[in-house]
Amino acid sequence: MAPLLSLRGTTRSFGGVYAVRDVALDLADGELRGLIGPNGAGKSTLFNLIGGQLRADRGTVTLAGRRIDRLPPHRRARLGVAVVFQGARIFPGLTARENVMVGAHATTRAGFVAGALRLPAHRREEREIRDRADECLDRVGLTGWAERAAETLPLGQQRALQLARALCARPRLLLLDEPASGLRAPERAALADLVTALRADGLSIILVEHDVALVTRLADRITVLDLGEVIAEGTAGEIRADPRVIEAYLGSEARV
Ligand SMILES: Nc1ncnc2c1ncn2[C@@H]1O[C@H](COP(=O)(O)OP(=O)(O)OP(=O)(O)O)[C@@H](O)[C@H]1O
Repeated sequence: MAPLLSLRGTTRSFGGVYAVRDVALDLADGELRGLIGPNGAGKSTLFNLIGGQLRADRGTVTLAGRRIDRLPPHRRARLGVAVVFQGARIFPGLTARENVMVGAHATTRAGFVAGALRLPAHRREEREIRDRADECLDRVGLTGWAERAAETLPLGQQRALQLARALCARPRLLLLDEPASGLRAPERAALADLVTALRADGLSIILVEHDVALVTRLADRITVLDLGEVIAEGTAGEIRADPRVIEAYLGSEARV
């Protein structure tokens, strides 16, 4: 079966230094891929190149057979790419439900003019978005938290809220940049269960995480980046035994 996401020759440099270099990657539909690598390996840059926040210097990004590498982020979002960035902020002053509704507005039709004029199409759409937001809150276990001010949610719930916001756009591909960072063990376990459940729903996921143990537990396959290049790809067992991976991690705190 053709991959859902395919990268070929994807390259991006900053000031003459490669952040991502000649990356080839195929993600199967429904796969959960771990993406690991030492600090500065290029993981966040690669997410930005897939999500469209950054343009590649060269190479292709193909989603479900369609080239998306020249499209702006919102067009990629409409085609099913959702990125939850590391340290993404929730909107303070809004409730949990409103935070999720903001995610859905990006992909709806009636848009700003209809909204400003409060046309019937807009009111109907607003109701639909509200219902969809509640579904997404339910999906991530935040039923009952909808009316709470988002900034008063505990950190674990705030991370779940970010996932709900991404889900509201009905993605096929979810890119998660260190969703577990700063979480305590029980919150981390809850997040891992949630990611597993989303994957079981059919979402394809790429997970960047410094907690390598978490990645090895969740991912089907793992891709290892170092200095912008893919140095290994395989199952957790294969990755652990790969001399290039061990070398890349030598001297860093992380252990594979
Ligand atoms: N906007 C930018 N301008 C200049 N250099 C950048 C920019 N973004 C990333 N880089 C550089 O590109 C390289 C890859 O960075 P990137 O943030 O993608 O790595 P990472 O694997 O996500 O790191 P970390 O694990 O620390 O988050 C680094 O050397 C970084 O300094």
